Amino acid sequence: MEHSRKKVGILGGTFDPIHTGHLILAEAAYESFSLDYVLIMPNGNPPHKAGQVNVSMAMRTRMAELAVSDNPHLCVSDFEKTPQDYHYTYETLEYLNREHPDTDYYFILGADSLIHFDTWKEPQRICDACRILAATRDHMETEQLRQRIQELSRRYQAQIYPLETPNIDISSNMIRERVQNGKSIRYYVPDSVETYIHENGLYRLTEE
Ligand SMILES: Nc1ncnc2c1ncn2[C@@H]1O[C@H](COP(=O)(O)OP(=O)(O)OP(=O)(O)O)[C@@H](O)[C@H]1O
Ligand SMILES: O=C(O)c1ccc[n+]([C@@H]2O[C@H](COP(=O)([O-])O)[C@@H](O)[C@H]2O)c1
Repeated sequence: MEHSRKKVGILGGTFDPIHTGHLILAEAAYESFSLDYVLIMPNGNPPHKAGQVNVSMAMRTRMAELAVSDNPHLCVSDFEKTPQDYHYTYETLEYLNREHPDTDYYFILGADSLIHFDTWKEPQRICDACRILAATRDHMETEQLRQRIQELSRRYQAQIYPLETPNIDISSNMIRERVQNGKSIRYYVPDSVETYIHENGLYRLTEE
């Protein structure tokens, strides 16, 4: 009997905190590419955000768990949980490919991440290890995203696909600023995450 390969999405991020933009992105990838499920993977020590993370890995992970608790297609992976050393995407993907040779990985990212993709560690190895799904963000023109995808696809012989999503103008930074300024974050994040942020006094100051 022939076994079909598994298709697993990975949405990596800092999730400081997770917000509705992340959730719509993950759900769109699941639906549009018929994925088996999507792993939401918080980074314990994100390479491009050294010293800029506001909340502990445990709390960022907890918020992600609360956010996806009612969605069977999304689950949180603590694979990149350790705070020592940076977690590079190529290492994570190569490890997962070795451990799960029956699975194809789809790394999901926003257009802002795709713009800086050349500065990531070992971009060629990332492209060799997964397919990339790129969603528009910050009102980037569809044409601009298409050109960037084409450029990177040629350079790395990469499989990069545009991911159709509405432009959700929400960022974690926006949430942090709104909390600091005493503004509502209702609907920007799931209710459970909003409650967690307020109960734990997160983001009122720049440090935890
Ligand atoms: N509103 C959004 N629309 C599309 N992609 C998004 C959106 N928010 C985040 N992403 C993508 O999700 C991934 C993880 O994002 P991250 O956790 O850094 O959140 P962020 O909102 O960009 O954070 P910050 O505002 O702190 O920079 C990145 O690939 C990013 O491009
Ligand atoms: O591996 C790298 O060099 C690299 C550089 C920047 C970002 N990433 C990954 O891209 C994802 C989104 O990152 P960020 O900084 O927007 O939260 C997250 O999974 C990071 O680990 C990875």
